[in-house]
Amino acid sequence: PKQFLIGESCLIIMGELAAEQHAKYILTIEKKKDDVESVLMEHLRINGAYWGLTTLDILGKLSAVDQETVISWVMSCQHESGGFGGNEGHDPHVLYTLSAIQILALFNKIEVLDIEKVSSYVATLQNEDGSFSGDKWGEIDTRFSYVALCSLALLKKLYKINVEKAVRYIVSCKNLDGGFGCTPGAESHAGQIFCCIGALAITGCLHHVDKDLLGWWLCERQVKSGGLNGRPEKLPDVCYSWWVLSSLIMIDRVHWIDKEKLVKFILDCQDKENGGISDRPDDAVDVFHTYFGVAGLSLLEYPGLKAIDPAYALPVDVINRIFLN
Ligand SMILES: COc1ccc(S(=O)(=O)N2Cc3cc(C#N)ccc3N(Cc3cncn3C)C[C@H]2Cc2ccccc2)cc1
Ligand SMILES: [Zn+2]
Repeated sequence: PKQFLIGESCLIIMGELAAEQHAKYILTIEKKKDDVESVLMEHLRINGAYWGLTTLDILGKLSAVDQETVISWVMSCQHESGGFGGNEGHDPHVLYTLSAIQILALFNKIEVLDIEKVSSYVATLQNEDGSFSGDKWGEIDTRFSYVALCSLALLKKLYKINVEKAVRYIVSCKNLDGGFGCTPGAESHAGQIFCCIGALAITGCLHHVDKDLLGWWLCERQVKSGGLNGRPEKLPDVCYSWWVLSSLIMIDRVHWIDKEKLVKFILDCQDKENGGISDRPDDAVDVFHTYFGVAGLSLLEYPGLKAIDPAYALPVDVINRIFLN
């Protein structure tokens, strides 16, 4: 085992991050298109591309992919409405539109977009009460508020929507436990809490959050193995290393959890021979948990990983390039 200093304490880790194997795993699944899981994930292939490419960038390996091929495939998923589908020829949805914008941001190629057309597609999804629908079928969920606000912020087109009403709707979904649900009165869940906190962070409205009350609910997600779960009494899962941890960071309460034990939990979920990270130790790996595991380690400042922005879920250097020049 390797030793390295985290903060003041020296930590003996049970085997370190198998970065090379994880990069190889991501690059090979890009090639496999016809095996069963790839077909299952057909409808959200553009999400899978965002998860894989962001993992490669955090590992410092984004140059291993041919960006022209990726960019032309992403653009082939654009619908004439301006929104993006999960794959070529699929119906547009705000979830896939954000993934497209995030992928182009990774390659510093947002300018290939017709920004007016894409931002107008997203803006038309805002409802009278400030909430957002995911697509033309109208389902409302605070997930879509986050995805819409994140998309418009990255395109610098927030002025196209009513931000005050968007914030008011999100605050209307706050529960007595300090958490947030998918609609007003829905129970608190870590995934929805990430979306609501991320949206409030992007709009500069985190003053609406009771940070001690929510921080308490979030730090209670850590179980004795060091992993984080999504709700009380649930099993820990690596993807909550993102939903819970990024929320704790955004409300400045990350010191309320044991970071070293969480690092160890994530490292225990690796397949160190073939690459990839699973939801919990000894389960099957997948690109989703590989991304959220590596992104979680990045939030935990694991050595050798690029820093990721907790609100935008993109590397900090990508965010600086968009907002600071
Ligand atoms: C393996 O059964 C499944 C079940 C559902 C899905 S899904 O609806 O497409 N989706 C994305 C997802 C992708 C992969 C991968 N590769 C694996 C899982 C997973 N889940 C399921 C999951 C993760 N942790 C525990 N659970 C049960 C989340 C879900 C919803 C989601 C979509 C986009 C962004 C965030 C969350 C895919 C596979
Ligand atoms: Zn999971």
